Amino acid sequence: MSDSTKSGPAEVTLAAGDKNVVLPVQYPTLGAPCIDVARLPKETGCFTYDPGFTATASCKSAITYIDGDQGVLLYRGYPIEQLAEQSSFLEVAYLLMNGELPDRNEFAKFEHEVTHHTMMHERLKNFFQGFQYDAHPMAMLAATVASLSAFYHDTLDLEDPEQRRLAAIRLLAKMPTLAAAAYRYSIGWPIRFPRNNLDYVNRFLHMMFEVPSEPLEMNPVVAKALDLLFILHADHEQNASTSTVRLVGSTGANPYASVAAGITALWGPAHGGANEAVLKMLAEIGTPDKVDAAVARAKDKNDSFRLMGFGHRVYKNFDPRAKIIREMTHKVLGELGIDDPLLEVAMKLEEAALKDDYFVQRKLYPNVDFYSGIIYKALKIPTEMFTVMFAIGRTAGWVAHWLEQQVDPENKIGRPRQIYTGAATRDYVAIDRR
Ligand SMILES: CC(=O)SCCNC(=O)CCNC(=O)[C@H](O)C(C)(C)COP(=O)(O)OP(=O)(O)OC[C@H]1O[C@@H](n2cnc3c(N)ncnc32)[C@H](O)[C@@H]1OP(=O)(O)O
Ligand SMILES: O=C([O-])CC(=O)C(=O)O
Repeated sequence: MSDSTKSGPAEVTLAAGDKNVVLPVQYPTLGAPCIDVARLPKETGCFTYDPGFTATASCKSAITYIDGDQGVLLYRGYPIEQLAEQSSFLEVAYLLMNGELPDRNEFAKFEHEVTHHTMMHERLKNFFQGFQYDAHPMAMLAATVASLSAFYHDTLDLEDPEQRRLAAIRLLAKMPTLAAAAYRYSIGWPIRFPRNNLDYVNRFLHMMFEVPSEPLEMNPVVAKALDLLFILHADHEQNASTSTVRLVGSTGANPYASVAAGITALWGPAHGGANEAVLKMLAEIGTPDKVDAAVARAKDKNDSFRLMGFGHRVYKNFDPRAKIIREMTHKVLGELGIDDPLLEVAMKLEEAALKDDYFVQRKLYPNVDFYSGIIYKALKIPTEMFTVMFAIGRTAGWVAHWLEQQVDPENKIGRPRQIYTGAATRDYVAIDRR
């Protein structure tokens, strides 16, 4: 991890158009310096062009730090490895939202409050009845989370810190309830309300899997594995879904609408939807002897096939979460007595890609989504629910970023510019003369 960037030039001079402009350089606590280009348009009439924001910091944040070259991930300064080993998801959620780890009293109060807000409104149940029977659970999750703003008018005054805090708690508390309801509706089971004598993860598992005729036996291996996966997915600075939450939040939209937008951004296969795509890809490859053909396809620029769960915008060495999940996969499958042939396919695929020049040169490594699906499968989570699982964990990060943004004095509506490539000015031609 580098902090050598704390000193350096305070400004740089840039030639833009026919002018020189002096731009300030900002130095973060950790990580690379940033040239602040905000005054560029006013002083020179020029903009920066950066499709995909590969070179752009969109905000300041004190929540999460990533060093992509060293494979470092810190939540509020704490290494992900330590949190994965010693913390719990709810404690991590508190940390992300509040900036510090809670003491016993603070944690008890937080857990009590989250537990108190797990119920979904009776009328929300009707929403599920309205969906097509084969609706994807991410569609149901996004729609029902957005609809929370229609039920909780007592948290829509964004000027009130207590209302903001309560909205964040509600989102964290209700996400598993809505997720489990989406699943149960999709398989035609009646919705289960949350049992508040259970902890966060066991409550979710109960809502997912309880069948009236067979009381559900809570399995500590399953609960521990899921808790750990939620921790690993909780935040990842300005990823596409969190940036979406912030973009929507920057307009003054309410937190339920902002987080619902984050859910839809997460759904894409280039982002959180990759976990579902990985499992489908591994199943399609089927056996280790077909791995080389899949790697060859992934390298072929005339073939749109990519190795799902491989590559990352920021990690260019390894994704520390993938490392933890890979170890965990062996442990969890062993503890549950599961022998999944897809694990062998995944390991062979990783091995083949990591010694292939194409992947080495492009610094493509397994990301968080590569092995997570194999564990979800072992926990009996259906493939279509994988990205929903990601969303439950990521809610902690989304609400933490939304809360941070609301008090950021530099928050402005997110409004990029474009390079216009259309027709130059021309005169309208009447339809009978075209
Ligand atoms: C939780 C998450 O969101 S983690 C990411 C989950 N997404 C996936 O696993 C999907 C597969 N991976 C990808 O599509 C990409 O690696 C992303 C979206 C994660 C990152 O994209 P970017 O940072 O824009 O990298 P980009 O797409 O430019 O890739 C760089 C080069 O590597 C290649 N590449 C990147 N990922 C892959 C892959 N998975 N398989 C094959 N080639 C790949 C690209 O074709 C490109 O090659 P080129 O330089 O010859 O044109
Ligand atoms: O950071 C990213 O671009 C994607 C990612 O790994 C995440 O959101 O967890």
